[in-house]
Amino acid sequence: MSEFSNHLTIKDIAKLSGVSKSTVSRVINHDPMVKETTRNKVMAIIEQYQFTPSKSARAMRGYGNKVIGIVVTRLDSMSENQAVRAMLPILYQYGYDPIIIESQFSVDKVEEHLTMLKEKQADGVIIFAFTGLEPSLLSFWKSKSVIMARSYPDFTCVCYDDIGAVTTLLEYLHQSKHHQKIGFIGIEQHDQTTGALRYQAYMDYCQQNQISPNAYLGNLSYRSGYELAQSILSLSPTAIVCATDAIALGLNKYLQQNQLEHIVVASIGNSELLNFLFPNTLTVELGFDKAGTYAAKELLSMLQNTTLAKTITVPSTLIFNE
Ligand SMILES: O=P(O)(O)OC[C@H]1O[C@H](O[C@H]2O[C@H](CO)[C@@H](O)[C@H](O)[C@H]2O)[C@H](O)[C@@H](O)[C@@H]1O
Repeated sequence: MSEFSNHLTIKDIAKLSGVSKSTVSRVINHDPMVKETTRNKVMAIIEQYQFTPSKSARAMRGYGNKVIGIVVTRLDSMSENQAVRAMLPILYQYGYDPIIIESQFSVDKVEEHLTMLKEKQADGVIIFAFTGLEPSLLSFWKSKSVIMARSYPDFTCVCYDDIGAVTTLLEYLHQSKHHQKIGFIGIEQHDQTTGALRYQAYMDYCQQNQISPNAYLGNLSYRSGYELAQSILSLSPTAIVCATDAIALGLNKYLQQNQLEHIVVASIGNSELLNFLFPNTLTVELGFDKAGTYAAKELLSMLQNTTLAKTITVPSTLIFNE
Protein backbone atom coordinates (compact mmCIF):
# COMPACT_ATOMS: atom_id res chain seq x y z
CA MET A 1 0.00 0.00 0.00
CA SER A 2 1.96 2.96 -1.26
CA GLU A 3 4.82 4.80 0.27
CA PHE A 4 2.63 5.85 3.17
CA SER A 5 2.29 2.29 4.51
CA ASN A 6 6.09 1.93 4.72
CA HIS A 7 6.13 4.79 7.18
CA LEU A 8 3.31 3.64 9.39
CA THR A 9 4.10 3.28 13.07
CA ILE A 10 2.49 1.24 15.79
CA LYS A 11 0.67 4.44 16.80
CA ASP A 12 -0.89 4.68 13.30
CA ILE A 13 -1.97 1.03 13.39
CA ALA A 14 -3.48 1.59 16.83
CA LYS A 15 -5.44 4.61 15.55
CA LEU A 16 -6.66 2.78 12.44
CA SER A 17 -7.73 -0.25 14.50
CA GLY A 18 -9.32 1.77 17.27
CA VAL A 19 -7.20 0.20 20.01
CA SER A 20 -4.28 1.35 22.15
CA LYS A 21 -0.60 1.17 21.12
CA SER A 22 0.05 -1.42 23.80
CA THR A 23 -2.70 -3.66 22.40
CA VAL A 24 -1.10 -3.50 18.94
CA SER A 25 2.26 -4.48 20.41
CA ARG A 26 0.65 -7.34 22.32
CA VAL A 27 -0.90 -8.61 19.07
CA ILE A 28 2.48 -8.35 17.31
CA ASN A 29 4.13 -10.23 20.16
CA HIS A 30 1.52 -13.02 20.08
CA ASP A 31 0.26 -12.34 23.60
CA PRO A 32 -2.30 -15.12 24.19
CA MET A 33 -4.30 -12.83 26.51
CA VAL A 34 -5.50 -10.59 23.65
CA LYS A 35 -9.17 -11.24 22.75
CA GLU A 36 -9.62 -12.98 19.41
CA THR A 37 -11.92 -10.26 18.05
CA THR A 38 -9.34 -7.57 18.93
CA ARG A 39 -6.51 -9.64 17.43
CA ASN A 40 -8.48 -10.13 14.19
CA LYS A 41 -9.30 -6.41 13.97
CA VAL A 42 -5.65 -5.39 14.43
CA MET A 43 -4.32 -8.12 12.12
CA ALA A 44 -6.75 -7.01 9.39
CA ILE A 45 -5.31 -3.48 9.54
CA ILE A 46 -1.73 -4.81 9.68
CA GLU A 47 -2.39 -6.94 6.60
CA GLN A 48 -4.27 -4.18 4.78
CA TYR A 49 -1.33 -1.80 5.16
CA GLN A 50 1.32 -4.56 4.96
CA PHE A 51 2.78 -3.19 8.17
CA THR A 52 6.04 -4.73 9.47
CA PRO A 53 7.29 -3.45 12.82
CA SER A 54 10.99 -2.67 12.43
CA LYS A 55 13.22 -4.63 14.77
CA SER A 56 14.81 -1.46 16.08
CA ALA A 57 11.36 -0.03 16.77
CA ARG A 58 10.45 -3.18 18.69
CA ALA A 59 13.71 -3.06 20.62
CA MET A 60 13.42 0.66 21.41
CA ARG A 61 9.92 0.15 22.71
CA GLY A 62 11.24 -2.58 24.96
CA TYR A 63 9.55 -5.50 23.22
CA GLY A 64 12.97 -6.83 22.28
CA ASN A 65 13.80 -9.08 19.35
CA LYS A 66 12.77 -12.49 20.45
CA VAL A 67 15.46 -14.68 18.93
CA ILE A 68 16.23 -18.38 19.21
CA GLY A 69 19.48 -19.70 17.73
CA ILE A 70 19.35 -23.17 16.20
CA VAL A 71 22.80 -24.68 15.65
CA VAL A 72 22.53 -27.65 13.27
CA THR A 73 25.51 -29.84 12.39
CA ARG A 74 24.67 -30.09 8.68
CA LEU A 75 22.23 -28.11 6.59
CA ASP A 76 21.82 -31.15 4.32
CA SER A 77 20.96 -33.61 7.09
CA MET A 78 17.54 -35.22 6.53
CA SER A 79 17.13 -35.98 10.24
CA GLU A 80 18.04 -32.51 11.48
CA ASN A 81 15.89 -30.91 8.80
CA GLN A 82 12.91 -32.91 9.94
CA ALA A 83 13.48 -31.86 13.55
CA VAL A 84 13.98 -28.17 12.65
CA ARG A 85 10.88 -28.18 10.44
CA ALA A 86 8.86 -29.30 13.46
CA MET A 87 10.40 -26.61 15.71
CA LEU A 88 9.81 -23.61 13.46
CA PRO A 89 6.01 -23.28 13.57
CA ILE A 90 6.08 -23.49 17.37
CA LEU A 91 8.75 -20.80 17.65
CA TYR A 92 6.92 -18.57 15.16
CA GLN A 93 3.65 -19.06 17.01
CA TYR A 94 5.25 -17.61 20.12
CA GLY A 95 6.82 -14.70 18.25
CA TYR A 96 10.43 -15.90 18.10
CA ASP A 97 12.70 -15.35 15.12
CA PRO A 98 14.91 -18.40 14.56
CA ILE A 99 18.50 -17.97 13.42
CA ILE A 100 19.70 -21.23 11.88
CA ILE A 101 23.45 -21.79 11.71
CA GLU A 102 25.63 -24.78 10.84
CA SER A 103 28.52 -26.20 12.88
CA GLN A 104 29.76 -28.91 10.49
CA PHE A 105 30.70 -30.89 13.64
CA SER A 106 33.30 -28.22 14.50
CA VAL A 107 33.64 -27.26 18.16
CA ASP A 108 35.25 -23.94 17.10
CA LYS A 109 32.28 -23.11 14.90
CA VAL A 110 29.84 -23.84 17.75
CA GLU A 111 31.88 -21.55 20.00
CA GLU A 112 31.86 -18.81 17.34
CA HIS A 113 28.10 -19.13 16.78
CA LEU A 114 27.32 -19.11 20.50
CA THR A 115 29.41 -15.96 20.97
CA MET A 116 27.50 -14.26 18.17
CA LEU A 117 24.16 -15.37 19.67
CA LYS A 118 25.24 -14.10 23.09
CA GLU A 119 26.18 -10.72 21.58
CA LYS A 120 22.80 -10.57 19.86
CA GLN A 121 21.22 -11.35 23.22
CA ALA A 122 19.40 -14.36 21.82
CA ASP A 123 16.75 -15.60 24.23
CA GLY A 124 17.71 -19.24 23.88
CA VAL A 125 19.42 -21.85 21.74
CA ILE A 126 18.77 -25.33 20.43
CA ILE A 127 22.02 -27.13 19.68
CA PHE A 128 22.48 -30.33 17.71
CA ALA A 129 25.35 -31.78 19.71
CA PHE A 130 28.06 -34.22 18.68
CA THR A 131 30.99 -36.16 20.07
CA GLY A 132 33.71 -33.79 21.28
CA LEU A 133 31.35 -30.92 22.11
CA GLU A 134 32.00 -30.49 25.82
CA PRO A 135 29.20 -29.27 28.12
CA SER A 136 31.56 -26.63 29.57
CA LEU A 137 31.30 -24.76 26.26
CA LEU A 138 27.55 -24.54 26.72
CA SER A 139 27.45 -23.54 30.38
CA PHE A 140 26.28 -19.94 29.75
CA TRP A 141 23.18 -21.35 28.04
CA LYS A 142 22.34 -24.04 30.60
CA SER A 143 19.01 -22.54 31.66
CA LYS A 144 18.02 -21.45 28.15
CA SER A 145 19.02 -24.25 25.84
CA VAL A 146 17.90 -27.62 24.59
CA ILE A 147 20.55 -30.08 23.43
CA MET A 148 19.63 -32.45 20.62
CA ALA A 149 20.80 -36.03 20.01
CA ARG A 150 23.09 -36.34 23.06
CA SER A 151 22.60 -36.33 26.76
CA TYR A 152 24.54 -33.95 29.04
CA PRO A 153 24.04 -33.93 32.82
CA ASP A 154 22.19 -30.82 34.09
CA PHE A 155 21.04 -29.81 30.60
CA THR A 156 17.66 -30.35 28.98
CA CYS A 157 18.29 -32.85 26.19
CA VAL A 158 16.24 -34.63 23.54
CA CYS A 159 17.78 -37.97 22.52
CA TYR A 160 17.01 -40.84 20.21
CA ASP A 161 16.48 -44.50 21.04
CA ASP A 162 19.71 -45.65 19.33
CA ILE A 163 19.93 -49.05 21.02
CA GLY A 164 16.19 -49.80 20.88
CA ALA A 165 16.00 -48.99 17.16
CA VAL A 166 18.73 -51.49 16.21
CA THR A 167 17.36 -54.15 18.55
CA THR A 168 13.82 -53.77 17.17
CA LEU A 169 15.04 -54.32 13.60
CA LEU A 170 17.16 -57.32 14.58
CA GLU A 171 14.36 -58.91 16.59
CA TYR A 172 11.97 -58.53 13.69
CA LEU A 173 14.41 -59.93 11.12
CA HIS A 174 15.66 -62.75 13.33
CA GLN A 175 12.60 -63.78 15.34
CA SER A 176 9.72 -62.98 12.98
CA LYS A 177 11.42 -63.50 9.62
CA HIS A 178 14.00 -66.11 10.70
CA HIS A 179 17.05 -64.48 9.12
CA GLN A 180 20.27 -66.00 10.50
CA LYS A 181 22.83 -64.10 8.46
CA ILE A 182 22.26 -60.46 9.27
CA GLY A 183 24.94 -57.91 8.43
CA PHE A 184 25.35 -54.35 9.75
CA ILE A 185 26.67 -51.20 8.07
CA GLY A 186 27.25 -48.47 10.60
CA ILE A 187 29.22 -45.38 11.48
CA GLU A 188 32.72 -45.31 13.01
CA GLN A 189 32.64 -45.53 16.79
CA HIS A 190 34.21 -42.14 17.45
CA ASP A 191 30.61 -40.99 16.85
CA GLN A 192 29.27 -42.10 20.22
CA THR A 193 25.56 -42.28 19.38
CA THR A 194 24.82 -43.09 15.74
CA GLY A 195 28.22 -44.83 15.66
CA ALA A 196 29.14 -46.63 18.90
CA LEU A 197 25.66 -47.15 20.43
CA ARG A 198 24.10 -48.60 17.29
CA TYR A 199 27.12 -50.81 16.50
CA GLN A 200 27.26 -52.06 20.09
CA ALA A 201 23.54 -52.88 20.00
CA TYR A 202 24.15 -54.99 16.88
CA MET A 203 27.15 -56.77 18.44
CA ASP A 204 25.24 -57.45 21.68
CA TYR A 205 22.26 -58.89 19.82
CA CYS A 206 24.54 -61.14 17.74
CA GLN A 207 26.26 -62.39 20.88
CA GLN A 208 23.02 -63.07 22.74
CA ASN A 209 21.47 -64.88 19.78
CA GLN A 210 24.43 -66.86 18.41
CA ILE A 211 24.59 -64.83 15.17
CA SER A 212 28.04 -64.44 13.57
CA PRO A 213 28.64 -60.71 13.35
CA ASN A 214 29.29 -59.19 9.93
CA ALA A 215 29.74 -55.47 10.43
CA TYR A 216 31.43 -52.65 8.53
CA LEU A 217 31.70 -49.06 9.71
CA GLY A 218 32.06 -45.88 7.68
CA ASN A 219 30.70 -42.33 7.77
CA LEU A 220 27.33 -40.59 7.46
CA SER A 221 27.37 -40.26 3.65
CA TYR A 222 25.37 -42.18 0.98
CA ARG A 223 28.70 -43.05 -0.60
CA SER A 224 29.83 -44.84 2.53
CA GLY A 225 26.86 -47.24 2.33
CA TYR A 226 27.56 -47.78 -1.37
CA GLU A 227 31.27 -48.40 -0.85
CA LEU A 228 30.87 -50.81 2.08
CA ALA A 229 28.25 -52.89 0.24
CA GLN A 230 30.73 -55.11 -1.56
CA SER A 231 32.65 -56.02 1.62
CA ILE A 232 29.57 -56.94 3.62
CA LEU A 233 28.28 -59.18 0.82
CA SER A 234 31.33 -61.44 1.06
CA LEU A 235 29.64 -63.36 3.93
CA SER A 236 26.35 -63.66 1.94
CA PRO A 237 23.94 -61.98 4.38
CA THR A 238 20.22 -62.42 3.73
CA ALA A 239 19.45 -59.13 5.52
CA ILE A 240 21.52 -56.00 6.27
CA VAL A 241 20.75 -53.44 8.95
CA CYS A 242 21.93 -49.90 8.17
CA ALA A 243 22.59 -47.41 10.95
CA THR A 244 21.06 -44.53 8.95
CA ASP A 245 18.88 -43.90 5.91
CA ALA A 246 21.78 -42.35 4.02
CA ILE A 247 23.73 -45.60 4.40
CA ALA A 248 20.63 -47.55 3.31
CA LEU A 249 20.28 -45.36 0.19
CA GLY A 250 23.89 -46.13 -0.77
CA LEU A 251 23.51 -49.85 -0.07
CA ASN A 252 20.19 -50.08 -1.96
CA LYS A 253 21.77 -48.39 -4.96
CA TYR A 254 24.57 -50.98 -4.99
CA LEU A 255 22.13 -53.89 -4.62
CA GLN A 256 19.94 -52.52 -7.43
CA GLN A 257 22.90 -52.05 -9.78
CA ASN A 258 24.02 -55.63 -9.09
CA GLN A 259 20.54 -57.20 -9.19
CA LEU A 260 20.74 -58.29 -5.57
CA GLU A 261 17.38 -56.92 -4.51
CA HIS A 262 16.40 -60.19 -2.80
CA ILE A 263 18.62 -59.11 0.14
CA VAL A 264 16.47 -57.43 2.78
CA VAL A 265 17.60 -53.92 3.73
CA ALA A 266 16.60 -52.48 7.09
CA SER A 267 17.27 -48.91 8.17
CA ILE A 268 16.93 -46.36 10.93
CA GLY A 269 15.25 -43.08 10.01
CA ASN A 270 12.18 -43.60 7.79
CA SER A 271 12.95 -40.61 5.56
CA GLU A 272 10.65 -39.67 2.69
CA LEU A 273 13.52 -40.05 0.22
CA LEU A 274 14.30 -43.64 1.22
CA ASN A 275 10.61 -44.58 1.25
CA PHE A 276 10.14 -43.05 -2.19
CA LEU A 277 13.19 -44.59 -3.86
CA PHE A 278 13.32 -47.94 -2.06
CA PRO A 279 9.89 -48.61 -0.52
CA ASN A 280 10.80 -52.22 0.33
CA THR A 281 13.30 -51.10 2.95
CA LEU A 282 12.24 -52.10 6.44
CA THR A 283 12.50 -49.03 8.66
CA VAL A 284 12.43 -47.89 12.23
CA GLU A 285 11.33 -44.33 12.74
CA LEU A 286 13.33 -42.43 15.36
CA GLY A 287 10.84 -39.57 15.65
CA PHE A 288 12.91 -36.64 14.39
CA ASP A 289 9.80 -34.48 14.09
CA LYS A 290 8.65 -35.40 17.59
CA ALA A 291 12.12 -34.52 18.85
CA GLY A 292 11.85 -31.10 17.20
CA THR A 293 8.45 -30.50 18.76
CA TYR A 294 9.70 -31.53 22.24
CA ALA A 295 12.76 -29.31 21.89
CA ALA A 296 10.81 -26.19 20.91
CA LYS A 297 8.19 -26.72 23.63
CA GLU A 298 10.77 -27.46 26.32
CA LEU A 299 12.77 -24.38 25.43
CA LEU A 300 9.69 -22.15 25.49
CA SER A 301 8.68 -23.47 28.88
CA MET A 302 12.24 -22.95 30.17
CA LEU A 303 12.11 -19.36 28.98
CA GLN A 304 8.79 -18.79 30.70
CA ASN A 305 9.47 -20.50 34.02
CA THR A 306 12.37 -22.09 35.75
CA THR A 307 12.11 -25.76 34.87
CA LEU A 308 14.33 -28.62 35.95
CA ALA A 309 16.78 -30.08 33.44
CA LYS A 310 15.60 -33.35 31.95
CA THR A 311 16.48 -35.83 29.23
CA ILE A 312 13.69 -36.92 26.90
CA THR A 313 14.34 -40.04 24.82
CA VAL A 314 11.96 -40.21 21.88
CA PRO A 315 10.68 -43.79 21.47
CA SER A 316 11.42 -45.54 18.18
CA THR A 317 8.73 -47.31 16.11
CA LEU A 318 8.94 -50.14 13.59
CA ILE A 319 7.23 -49.06 10.35
CA PHE A 320 5.55 -51.48 7.98
CA ASN A 321 5.50 -49.92 4.51
CA GLU A 322 3.08 -52.15 2.62
O1 LIG B 1 21.77 -38.72 7.45
P1 LIG B 1 20.97 -37.96 8.46
O2 LIG B 1 19.56 -37.75 8.06
O3 LIG B 1 21.64 -36.71 8.89
O4 LIG B 1 20.85 -38.88 9.76
C1 LIG B 1 21.99 -39.48 10.33
C2 LIG B 1 21.97 -39.32 11.83
O5 LIG B 1 22.01 -37.90 12.09
C3 LIG B 1 21.99 -37.54 13.46
O6 LIG B 1 23.22 -37.98 14.05
C4 LIG B 1 24.34 -37.22 13.66
O7 LIG B 1 24.14 -35.86 14.06
C5 LIG B 1 23.92 -35.72 15.48
C6 LIG B 1 23.54 -34.29 15.73
O8 LIG B 1 22.30 -34.07 15.10
C7 LIG B 1 25.18 -36.17 16.23
O9 LIG B 1 25.01 -36.06 17.62
C8 LIG B 1 25.49 -37.61 15.86
O10 LIG B 1 26.71 -37.98 16.46
C9 LIG B 1 25.59 -37.76 14.34
O11 LIG B 1 25.74 -39.10 13.98
C10 LIG B 1 20.83 -38.15 14.20
O12 LIG B 1 20.96 -37.91 15.59
C11 LIG B 1 20.78 -39.64 13.96
O13 LIG B 1 19.63 -40.16 14.59
C12 LIG B 1 20.71 -39.89 12.45
O14 LIG B 1 20.63 -41.28 12.22
